[in-house]
Amino acid sequence: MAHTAYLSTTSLNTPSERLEDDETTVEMGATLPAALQPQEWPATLWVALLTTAIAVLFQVFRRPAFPKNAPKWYKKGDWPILGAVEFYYGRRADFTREALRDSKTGNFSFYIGKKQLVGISGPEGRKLFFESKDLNFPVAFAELLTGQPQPPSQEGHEDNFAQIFSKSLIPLMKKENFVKNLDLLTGDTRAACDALSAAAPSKANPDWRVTDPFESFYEIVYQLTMRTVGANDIAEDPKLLKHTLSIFDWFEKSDSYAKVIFPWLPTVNNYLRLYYGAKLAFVFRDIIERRKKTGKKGNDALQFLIDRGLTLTNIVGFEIGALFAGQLNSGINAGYLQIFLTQNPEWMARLREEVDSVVAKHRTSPSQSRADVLGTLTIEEWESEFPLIDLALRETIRFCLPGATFRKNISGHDVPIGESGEVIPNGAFAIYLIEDSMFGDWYTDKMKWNPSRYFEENAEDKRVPHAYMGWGSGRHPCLGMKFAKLEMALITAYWVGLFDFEFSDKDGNRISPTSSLLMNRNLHSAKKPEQNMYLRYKLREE
Ligand code: HEM
Repeated sequence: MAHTAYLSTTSLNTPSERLEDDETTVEMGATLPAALQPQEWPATLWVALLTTAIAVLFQVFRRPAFPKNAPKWYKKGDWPILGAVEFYYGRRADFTREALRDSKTGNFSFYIGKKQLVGISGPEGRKLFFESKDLNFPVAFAELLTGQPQPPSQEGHEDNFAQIFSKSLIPLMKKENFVKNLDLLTGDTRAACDALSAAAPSKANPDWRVTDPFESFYEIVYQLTMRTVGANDIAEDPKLLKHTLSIFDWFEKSDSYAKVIFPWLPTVNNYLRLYYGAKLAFVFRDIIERRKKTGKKGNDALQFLIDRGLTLTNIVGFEIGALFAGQLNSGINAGYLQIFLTQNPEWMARLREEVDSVVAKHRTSPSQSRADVLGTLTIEEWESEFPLIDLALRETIRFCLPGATFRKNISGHDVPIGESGEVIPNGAFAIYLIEDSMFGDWYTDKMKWNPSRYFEENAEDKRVPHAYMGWGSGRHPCLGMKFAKLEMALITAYWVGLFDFEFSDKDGNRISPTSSLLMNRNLHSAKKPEQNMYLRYKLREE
């Protein structure tokens, strides 16, 4: 009632009426209990409230001090409360490089929010980072990627989902699965090449067609990945392929660095990730329900996960994890490999010769096309007969792994960094700048794309321990390497075998690259180039 009385008085116009109205309000205020009138609160209550607020703020924002024997805190670029924001926003490699240059020991400490991070480098840093049992990879990755502190491990050092993930992935990466899927994988790759050759001619020259390899090759990789770690229902349906790839791309773009700094912060991107995760879950839920209803089991990775008893949440988590691990790296490297080839006629010729001689060796009748012959190769042949494609990929990866990688010290004690006298504090993250390996001084003319550096007589990647970490090194080798190598051999052999191709603009004019082709090293992971790149291509004569 008092509320409606107040509303009705707000429409009064004259000053005297307004005065009456003010008095009404004051009178109403006087009837409120003192507890609801802050101006009536005693000073002691105010002091208690302020002290509590300060204590809460202190707890939320207080950064734990580094122990004395941690590497020196690199304070340049540090913001109160936030820490070294530039490590997350735009200058990851630059910041780390500058801090390493400033350090006497090759190690340094810094903060991200309350998190303590320690950058390590050099022979001792490398050894520790890649070989220590005390430094955990999946926990660090999840925490620095999603901002979510991980639950303490139940078994050994791994957290639960990490165990479910790798125990599900390892069997899918076994040779028998590739053998089972080989016809599908070669069929998909050949169909993609057929679609490329059927594309409309380019504007500038009808003899050539044009493709952006970071779209077309990225999509082939997605289809092959879906065949191997996902569902055939998706891999065989162009609409579902497009739909789920766009969900993954959005999911990947919605990373929330604010959440890494403040894990308790409800960020928009965090909700977006939940939304895209749910969208992907609907797709998989429908497929699973269809299989249940019809009683028709699939012959694919999804069926394997269902039969292992994974819940829908874990299946979706597995798919997202596998795509994060595989799609980005393989999809981006597939594009860059062909781009680098256009700038290196010697290696273009070597790869072409390799593919042509494999085709010649396995051709059983003159009527067989190159694509026909490639479709008859066995897994063993794919794995052993394209060593030059393998080296070209190895060198491409050297340029396409940007940024830094992480481990978390969850050992319960400080971990010494070699003989330096310094430690990675318990609970802190170890940060390793990838170029400390991949662009080490042991590489000759290191900014040049040159796969010959891996020939046995050069073996530049074996000159020091952990000299090359493109497939991981030490305790955490890439679990998807065999599959990634297979899909890259398939894509490159079909593409190089069937097409002539050159660097071009989008209309099909042959051009020289106007800016550097090299990936921005400040990126957090492999990404499509900021400016589109194009290849013009035409079918080779048989
Ligand atoms: C060209 C493609 C690929 C490249 C360059 C690549 C590279 C790497 C690297 C460098 C690491 C180690 C990271 C570190 O030590 O911090 C790694 C680990 C890993 N990769 Fe790959 N990867 C590729 C494809 C794949 C694929 C296709 C999958 C699976 C479908 C996969 C699954 C994994 C997993 C699960 C790990 C973590 C291993 C562990 O926890 O010990 N990768 N990869």
